[in-house]
Parts: sequence; structure tokens; C-alpha cells
Amino acid sequence: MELKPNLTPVLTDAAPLTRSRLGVSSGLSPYSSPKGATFPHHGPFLSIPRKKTGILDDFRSSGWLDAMKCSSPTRNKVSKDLNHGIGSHDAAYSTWLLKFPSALASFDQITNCAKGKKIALFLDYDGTLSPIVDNPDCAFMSDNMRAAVKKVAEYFPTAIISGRRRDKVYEFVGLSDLYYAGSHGMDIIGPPRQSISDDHPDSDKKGLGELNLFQPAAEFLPMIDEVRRLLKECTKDIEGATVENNKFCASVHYRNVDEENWHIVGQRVYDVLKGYPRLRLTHGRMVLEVRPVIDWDKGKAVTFLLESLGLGNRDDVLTIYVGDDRTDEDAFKVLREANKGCGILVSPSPKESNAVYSLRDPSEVILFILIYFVCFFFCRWTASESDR
Ligand SMILES: O=P(O)(O)OC[C@H]1O[C@H](O[C@H]2O[C@H](CO)[C@@H](O)[C@H](O)[C@H]2O)[C@H](O)[C@@H](O)[C@@H]1O
Repeated sequence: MELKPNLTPVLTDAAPLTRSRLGVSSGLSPYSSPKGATFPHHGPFLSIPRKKTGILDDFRSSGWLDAMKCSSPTRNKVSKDLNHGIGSHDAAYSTWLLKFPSALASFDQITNCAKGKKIALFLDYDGTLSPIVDNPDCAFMSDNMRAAVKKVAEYFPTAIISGRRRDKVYEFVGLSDLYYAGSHGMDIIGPPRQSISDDHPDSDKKGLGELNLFQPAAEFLPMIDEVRRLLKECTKDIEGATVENNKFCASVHYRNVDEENWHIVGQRVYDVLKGYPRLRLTHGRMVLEVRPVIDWDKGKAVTFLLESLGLGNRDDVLTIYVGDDRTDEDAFKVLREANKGCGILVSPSPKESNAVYSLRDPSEVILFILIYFVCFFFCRWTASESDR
């Protein structure tokens, strides 16, 4: 997916002419905060508490250490749960399922909602398409998952929305006929234009028109590069800490750091950020992520893609978003609030969420994709046959 600058302009919000050419009309803007770049409060994102002087508090007292501990079950927590017995975990999970029913067991509800609608599928990568593993470079998806996603994308607009760098997630997924949003939606690309053909089974794919690339945080790139280098330097003596280049985000992983040293990781990241008021800190599963303060997240990326596809502001579209991470909550929330579709949370344990349904793990995600999308395909086929 090499982009030629003249064919695929980098679009920023400062290009209203180009945006209108794309048919993106809702005023969706990464800089829409009325007071400009502030620290937006997006659902589960934690903003860094600031003193009036602009100087950050101590990392421990800020509540960030607690957030780091809650971000994913630790080895201690897992063994504690096991000691309490599988029964008690199962009981809690069963109770939780009453609130977030399994998408696999909700066939009638979901297919009823889908009747007569166009379907768009959004998929998170880590923890959804691939299992969570200790080494982020080895989070491979299975061939079965790849085959399932490939099949779906042949018939329904399908996008991968990841916190990872776009080229990295593309390398993992390896499918060209998809939309990719990397860096938590700050780096969006559609498939090569030749694949948006007139005879594509889903003519809505043509709605993308000239849109190939959208990078609302492009101006932050040098700053993020600089910060990533500083983060690498200041964490290099902490065993197990790694800094991942996610292009518009710098991600500091602490999954492999001894729990006793997590506060050191946090404090160092926090100290680096003191010098960068235009960056903010969010956290995912055992990862601290530094990103621009722009008002943009996975939820905004979903809205943007739907609008670009000509599927925004329509009542006959069902959007399904499957994700496991707190950053996916922004997308779940957008769908819930706009009544545009449903979020499906992938989680093996109870969690609060803006999703509507749940799946336990990536193996259930494959089943969900295969069962539902075969059904959606046949429903559509039947409908078009009877139209003849
Ligand atoms: O939005 P996603 O596609 O879910 O990406 C979120 C982060 O995923 C990766 O980190 C997570 O998965 C790793 C591999 O299983 C795991 O080792 C790590 O602890 C998790 O946080 C990725 O490495 C990050 O860059 C993404 O932001």
C-alpha cells in the first residue's frame, strides 16, 4: 500500500475543500474542542491531573499507578482467582453475561436488528483478532481468523481499528481489501482504488471516492518521534520495559516488568510528559500510551469511516464493532449513543463496558464472524433474489 503524494493527499482538518470533496459533511473534526487543544475527557481515557501552574503531580498520587494495576489481570491476580476456584469465577461471569449477553447466544436479536440493513464491520486487532501475548511483536492472528476476515471483507465493508502503527497491523493482518485505522484511528487508509470497483458486491464501497489517507495528527509526528526517543532512553535500564513505535503514539509496555517496578516505569513516562503539554497519556492493557491531545479516538475514526463510505446518518445501516480494550470503549459509546449498531466486548472476565454484547476470546470472534456473516450474506442474497 504505497501512497503516492499526488494521488493520496494527507488530509488534515485544515483542508475543508478536500473534506467536502470526500463527502464528509458532519463537521467531524479532531480540533473540535471549543477552546482548542485541551485535555479532552473521553470515556475511559484518564487525563493527567494538572496543577494550575501546569506542573504535573507526582505519578503515584495522580492515581496512575492504580490504573496501571487495573489495566489487565496480573499473574498474581490470575493465580488468586484460580485459588478461589473456577466455580466462583464462572458464577461471576454468568452474572455478568446477563448484562452483556454472549453475541453467539443472541442470534435472534442480532439477526433481527440486521434485517433489511447494510452491515459494516469494525474489528480491533490485539486481543480481538489475535490473542494477548507477552511479546507485542509476536501477536499473530491465526490462518483461520485471517480466512474468516477475508471472506467477510469480500461482501461487507470491513475495517481494522488498532492502537498499533498502521503498517504494522497491516503486516499482521495481511489482507488488502480492508480499511485500516492505525494509531487509535489517527492514521486511516482505504484499500487501493482499483479494488473499489463497480462490480464489487457492496456498491457502498465506491463511496470512498478519492479518500485514501487521513492523518489528523500529522503535525505531531516530529514531537512524538522525539518523545519516543526520550522514553526509550529513560526506560532502558528497567528490565522488561519496551517502547513501541506506533507512529502517532508512543507506547510503553510494562507487561514484562516486575510489578514492583511499575511505578518507576510510570514515573519516568510521567516525567517526560511534563515537557510536552500538547501530549497526553492513556493506558491500555499493560501499556502506557503517549498521544497528541487532539480530539480524536477510535469512536471518531468509526464515524469518519462510516461517513466516508456513505453509510453515516442513515437508518438502514447496522455497524458492528468488536474490541477488547478500553480504547475500544470510545467506539462502543459512539454506536450506543447514536443507536447505530452494537459494540461487542471481547473479555474472558467481567468488565464494565459501553458494549451491548460480549465474546470470550478470539476463538469466539471467529465463530461469530463465520456464523453471522454467512447468515447476513444469505439474508441479503435471498432479498435480492426475491427482488428480481
Ligand atoms: O487497539 P489494539 O489493536 O487492541 O492495540 C492495542 C495495543 O495492542 C498491543 O499491545 C497489547 O497486546 C500485546 C500483544 O498481545 C501485549 O503484549 C500488550 O501487553 C498489550 O497492551 C500493541 O503492542 C500496542 O501497541 C497497542 O496499542
